Amino acid sequence: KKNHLCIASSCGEIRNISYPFRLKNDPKYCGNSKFELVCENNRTVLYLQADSRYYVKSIYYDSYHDESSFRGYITVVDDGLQEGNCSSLPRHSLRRAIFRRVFDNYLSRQVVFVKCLLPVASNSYLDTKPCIEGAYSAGTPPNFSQTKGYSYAALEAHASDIKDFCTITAVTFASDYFSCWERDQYYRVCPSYSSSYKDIHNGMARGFNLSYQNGGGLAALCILGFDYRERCRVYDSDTSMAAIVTRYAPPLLPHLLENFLVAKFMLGAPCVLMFLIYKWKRRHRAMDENIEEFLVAHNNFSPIRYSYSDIKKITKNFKHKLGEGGYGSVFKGVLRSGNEVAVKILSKPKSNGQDFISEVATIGRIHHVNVVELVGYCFNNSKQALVYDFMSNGSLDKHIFSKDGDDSLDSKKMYEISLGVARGIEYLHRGCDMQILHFGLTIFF
Ligand SMILES: Nc1ncnc2c1ncn2[C@@H]1O[C@H](COP(=O)(O)OP(=O)(O)OP(=O)(O)O)[C@@H](O)[C@H]1O
Repeated sequence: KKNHLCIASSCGEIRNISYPFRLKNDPKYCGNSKFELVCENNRTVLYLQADSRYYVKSIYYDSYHDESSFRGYITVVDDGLQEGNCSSLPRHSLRRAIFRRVFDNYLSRQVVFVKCLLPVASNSYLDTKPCIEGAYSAGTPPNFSQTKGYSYAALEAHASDIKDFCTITAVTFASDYFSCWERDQYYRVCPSYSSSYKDIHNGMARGFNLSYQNGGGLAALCILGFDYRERCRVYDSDTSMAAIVTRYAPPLLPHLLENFLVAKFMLGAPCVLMFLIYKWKRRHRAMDENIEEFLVAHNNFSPIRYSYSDIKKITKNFKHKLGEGGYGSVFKGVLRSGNEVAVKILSKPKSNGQDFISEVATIGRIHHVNVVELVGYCFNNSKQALVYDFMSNGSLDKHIFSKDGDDSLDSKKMYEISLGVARGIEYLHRGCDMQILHFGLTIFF
């Protein structure tokens, strides 16, 4: 945890040994023990296996966010190889699998040495003569006199490329000098490249790259089906996904974030929507429940509650429209008892059901011969209706403003109507247990 106190170590030409790398003699808290290097005779050494010495040629720190998120690569060369001397041989044989826990070698080309009982004429088999006379096997210095057979080196050979009469004697790595860089051909030997064993030797002597990274989450997300703009493509079954992610990684973080946000939105939006619908329904159900409670508690007033289908039956599916007011249309209806009613369907139902019910409760208490009686009501969420006694002569204004001369009212009738209206208003103002002011009286007679 004190890594920030560590200054970069150096050994020979490698001057920038810092997190996650450490030198063996650095303070314990510096670097990560999995990335320990050793300074031997002024050369920085990486032991890939207990006895496999590799000289470090360079360390490249690609990115470092914190101790759990970093990546880069290190170039190493087998300690048996010397540049310019093609008879110098790698001392250690390596398989890709051994890097898996700490490193990946996706940036390097695999070189397979084979010893064959018969000569092979194949472009992918490069004769090791004159660099190697006889067969070569890692770990055993070539013994020219004793070894029989033909020695070849092959780049990126697969098991199926190995002839029956050949035996693999060593597997190592070379720099990726031989490969094509085109994206689709990545990991393949460039078709236009005609090499000799000397070229391969140069590649081996230059060293090979081992990538390292921490933050397995990236690879894990790839496996979950995320595609960082094709970064998750598997180019080689023998290559770890994490390595591919690293290879194409520079602008990765924003894309990762982008994918994360998109995924989050896609997964989250329906949930949020469902939650909102649930809340909305609950609110309305709760409101209805309150109203139901209110209605049960105040069952001492006469209006009858009708369902919306009752209303449709009463009005014969809104067959006969009587007129239209500011709050909706009024339809003629007939109750089961045979009584005629006027049903007002509220066009803009009061969003607050409580207001509607208060009005019903108020009007429902009014019983006066000169005030139209509220017979019933319908409250079904968005459907709200009021059921009144039917006034067969219609509203007074139709008669007053009628152009039909026969329809004019005589003075006796006008007097009766005026008296009735006055009694009705008087009742509303003073006659019942609450005072009602109505600002939009419709007068029937
Ligand atoms: N009880 C009723 N009996 C017979 N016809 C009615 C009855 N109630 C309403 N009507 C008819 O429906 C029309 C509209 O009535 P409503 O009460 O909605 O309108 P309004 O009084 O003109 O306006 P508002 O009450 O919206 O201010 C009336 O003009 C009348 O012709």
